[in-house]
Amino acid sequence: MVTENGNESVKSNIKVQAMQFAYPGQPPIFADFNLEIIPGSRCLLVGANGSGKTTLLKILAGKHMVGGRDVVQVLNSSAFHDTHLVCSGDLAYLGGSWSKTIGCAGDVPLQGDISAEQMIFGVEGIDPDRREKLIELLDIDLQWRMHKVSDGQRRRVQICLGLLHPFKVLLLDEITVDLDVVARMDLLEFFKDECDQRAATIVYATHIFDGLETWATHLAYIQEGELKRKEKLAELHELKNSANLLSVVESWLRSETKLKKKTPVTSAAHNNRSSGFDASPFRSSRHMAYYR
Ligand SMILES: Nc1ncnc2c1ncn2[C@@H]1O[C@H](COP(=O)(O)OP(=O)(O)OP(=O)(O)O)[C@@H](O)[C@H]1O
Repeated sequence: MVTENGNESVKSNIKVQAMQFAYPGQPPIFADFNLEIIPGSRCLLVGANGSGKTTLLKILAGKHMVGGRDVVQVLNSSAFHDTHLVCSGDLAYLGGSWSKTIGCAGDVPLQGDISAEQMIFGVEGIDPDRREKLIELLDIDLQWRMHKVSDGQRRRVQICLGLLHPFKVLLLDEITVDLDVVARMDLLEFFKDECDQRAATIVYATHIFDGLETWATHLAYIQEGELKRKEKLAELHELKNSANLLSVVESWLRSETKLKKKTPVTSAAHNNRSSGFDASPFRSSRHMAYYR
């Protein structure tokens, strides 16, 4: 069941049409995915682990090439092809660990004997007032050295860098996990002001719902790559009869789990699975005993 907000007169800041996407050698995560998000929205992206939230945010951030230019549009440009979106700072993505991908080593945490000041003041063309505001908001000590700070302190510098440019669309992939309560609440308030004052759009994937009932304007719920719900939070009827957003999302995810448990495994599928596992190098064997 998908409820669109149906506001035809307002142009979408994010528009995804008939999107298909699969990781190489994997079955498709998104088969025919559609989503529209209007300017000024603060849209929560919710779903179980592995439902496709991070993948969707990365696609919106232009990190994966998907279909033609019209399939994934951000600010009326192609998220992947129009690199000016990211270069100008109009489209910002904050997610995952602060890392860089190094060949076969994969994602290596970004560390080095470099100060917070060098990183933050190294970004050119920034409004000094905005920079000061962010440094104060995130309580950053400019003398912090990136190889000697806590996860939360490193995260604050990462967030600051990501917000220096006044974004038009901001994609957040659970970046507040390492922050203490005060930093998280202050940051959410800052985001709210950015949307209200500049009609910026935020999509925020999270499993932490504290304080979000009054913060978010919309909610999108994904189940296994399918958009199950997309509606205004104020119109979410379950929220009127529940203690909070957490219990609403909890009930959705619990019914997903029940559905999965009810789906019987056919004997053919079971046989296929066993034979696949038999061929696997990770099959338990006498030899594996040496590694226990
Ligand atoms: N680089 C990758 N290569 C292959 N498959 C991947 C890759 N990244 C994610 N997947 C698969 O894609 C699916 C969606 O993953 P994704 O990270 O988007 O989920 P998520 O909703 O963000 O989960 P979580 O709540 O745990 O962060 C999962 O089944 C995952 O195993």
